Amino acid sequence: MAILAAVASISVPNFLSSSISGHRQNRRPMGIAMASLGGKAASLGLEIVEGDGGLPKVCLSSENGSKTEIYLFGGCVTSWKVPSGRDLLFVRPDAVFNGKKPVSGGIPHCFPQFGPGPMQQHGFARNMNWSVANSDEIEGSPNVTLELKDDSYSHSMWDFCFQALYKVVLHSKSLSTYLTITNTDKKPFSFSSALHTYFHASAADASVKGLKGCKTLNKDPDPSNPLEGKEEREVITFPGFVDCIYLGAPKELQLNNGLGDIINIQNKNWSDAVLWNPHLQMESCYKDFVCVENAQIGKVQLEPEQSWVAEQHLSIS
Ligand SMILES: O=P(O)(O)OC[C@H]1O[C@@H](O)[C@H](O)[C@@H](O)[C@@H]1O
Repeated sequence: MAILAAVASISVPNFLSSSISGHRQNRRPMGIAMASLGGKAASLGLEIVEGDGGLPKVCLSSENGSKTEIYLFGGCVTSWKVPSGRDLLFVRPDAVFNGKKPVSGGIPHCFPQFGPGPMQQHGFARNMNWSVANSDEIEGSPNVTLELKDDSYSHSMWDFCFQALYKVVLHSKSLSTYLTITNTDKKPFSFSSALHTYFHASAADASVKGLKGCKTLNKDPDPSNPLEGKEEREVITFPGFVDCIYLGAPKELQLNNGLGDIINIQNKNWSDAVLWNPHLQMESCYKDFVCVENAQIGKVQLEPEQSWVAEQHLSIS
């Protein structure tokens, strides 16, 4: 009840009230519950507040000063601030927060299709409302688990029952995500997916290491007819339009964002990677970000009750 009372004060949309009431027991009471206790606000690890466009967002804060924000709409992480206060993620200036269009920036989900394909580009998970399934805090590192389930909207594009759980864990110098897709249907299904991470960068000075030797599907110059090739470079830069899939990517990449940060991008079970910078197609902002995406381009097939789990760990030293 304390949770609902605190949340109600920010005029939460109906869907959030129901998602909060479904919030399971925390190991340690955090965030909203503590907010209702008044003076303890400084020790909050998790809050749910009204974000842009009135959309609810989960804010996690670690004891060391790192912070992250996750919109329930799209289950989209839009901010990851390290203790210095710098935000290592980027939200495009043309991003809209209207609960209809996907948020353009941060870490949008591509599911159940990376695309292109029969449904809308990057699938529907990034423009559906996720709910809060659980939250916890372990040794000063808060986490939240969001959940997405099929509904009539998803069935109109992809006629399967599924559950997606997305756990986001904030440490002082790292941000980890765990995505679990479960087939809750009576028939098998297959999907592709990605975490379409937008990193704040000086694109002209940014570079990525770790992809040498990978097989590539290069969408430059023709996105509808990707060219097969092999990456020969140790250090990949962004001198112009870049849109390339790397098949069989390694478990660790390094992004130099050109702004003074080296970001390690580790993963488990994301088989592929994608680099993207739209260059002059997005004249107002292409200089300020690069996308380095952990992806699953080849389709994963799940039988009923089977799950697939993939992890992404972003860290600075
Ligand atoms: O949907 P968004 O955020 O504008 O991103 C689109 C881009 O996403 C990238 O992942 C694809 O490789 C590009 O081909 C595509 O243009």
